[in-house]
Amino acid sequence: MLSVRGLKKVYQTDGGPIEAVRNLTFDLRPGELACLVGPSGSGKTTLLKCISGLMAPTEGEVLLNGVKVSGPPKKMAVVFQEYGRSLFPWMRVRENVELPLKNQGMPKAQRDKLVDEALEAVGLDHVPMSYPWQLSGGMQQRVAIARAVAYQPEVLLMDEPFAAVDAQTRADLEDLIRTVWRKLGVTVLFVTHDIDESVYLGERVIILSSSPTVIQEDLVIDLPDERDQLNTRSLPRFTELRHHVYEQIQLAKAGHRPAAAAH
Ligand SMILES: Nc1ncnc2c1ncn2[C@@H]1O[C@H](COP(=O)(O)OP(=O)(O)OP(=O)(O)O)[C@@H](O)[C@H]1O
Repeated sequence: MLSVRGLKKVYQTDGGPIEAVRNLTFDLRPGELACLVGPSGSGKTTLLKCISGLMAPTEGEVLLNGVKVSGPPKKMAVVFQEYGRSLFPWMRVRENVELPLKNQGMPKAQRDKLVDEALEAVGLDHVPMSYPWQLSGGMQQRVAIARAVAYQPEVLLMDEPFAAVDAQTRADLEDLIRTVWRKLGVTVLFVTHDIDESVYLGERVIILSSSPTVIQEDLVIDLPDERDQLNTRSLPRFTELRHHVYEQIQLAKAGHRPAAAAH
């Protein structure tokens, strides 16, 4: 479905070139939910920008269903951390969710149906006529998720989407993502700096090294598919996995690189 091949990104700056990402190769299966973690500055945002076609890689390529990404692909949606800046304050909740569908030229009856379903899926069907600024932070992020869901993407990229919400809301939103993911069968790449969140959410966690970035480890999360904030997080296996990811990130921070990528 999504294939990242030999991706390298060098930024040209006044102070000289900065090699942010050295060599990243991985594939996401259709319908997979993968989390991406790594130390601060390890190139997570750079990678997402290349995948979403907002920025061209220096070397390598991103393929979506075998087709090279060279601009924002139609079948992809992105949810960013800063929900406050991603919603239009002068548009009502419903209009915000509807906008990308309108831009596609979709007929009104079909738009209405998708918007209703998306708002219901995120538990916001009671506030369609509110403005974003009348809602709490967590609710605003739900609007951004509803907008992505209504768009019916094949791939959903999320860049630390819950970093700015409180812990309780965050837990609710994590469960919402798993529910929506299972219901829609969408392929999700979820960037987070929260180790517990990556293990709780993912079927797989891709751990990045520090910059210039390579893959430190690609880890299968062998927890039961039915996840629950209390029970899953209390499993001994959950603790083992979070320990493992934590250790790998500490190693990455200390400059350790996987043997195959040491050059
Ligand atoms: N526009 C740019 N120009 C020059 N260097 C950049 C630019 N954007 C990012 N970098 C550098 O590339 C590297 C990776 O940055 P990036 O923002 O992708 O990392 P990140 O993993 O998303 O970081 P964080 O977790 O702190 O958000 C860093 O060394 C950063 O300084």
